[in-house]
Amino acid sequence: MITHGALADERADWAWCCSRAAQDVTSGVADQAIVCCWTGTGASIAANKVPGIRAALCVDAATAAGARRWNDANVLAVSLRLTSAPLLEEILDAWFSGGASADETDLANIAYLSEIEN
Ligand SMILES: O=C(CO)[C@H](O)[C@H](O)COP(=O)(O)O
Repeated sequence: MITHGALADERADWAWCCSRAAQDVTSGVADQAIVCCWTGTGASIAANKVPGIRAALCVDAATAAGARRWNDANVLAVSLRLTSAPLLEEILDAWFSGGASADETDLANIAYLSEIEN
């Protein structure tokens, strides 16, 4: 596990630490990243600024499962304000047990994101 921000010797503001975690994913040193801030908004925006990142702000397990399945999300964004410890456990279980859909339409959506990003 690679840590950033307050858990590492680097700038802890959300724009810096969340984009750095996302860069770990696109550089290949991490498979996925989990980012957070008080609302979760800045964390997801910062991660999504990194090309190749599909960050999903997940407030419950169903959203996390959908993010993995339909969005092939590679960054989980969490709101510290909204997420209790038991809820986080549910979200993480759904996130780590999920996987991307092989459905043609779902794949086309993901491919289109790459297309419009460049
Ligand atoms: O939710 C956030 C950004 O989307 C931040 O957590 C919020 O701006 C507060 O920042 P800080 O914790 O550095 O005072």
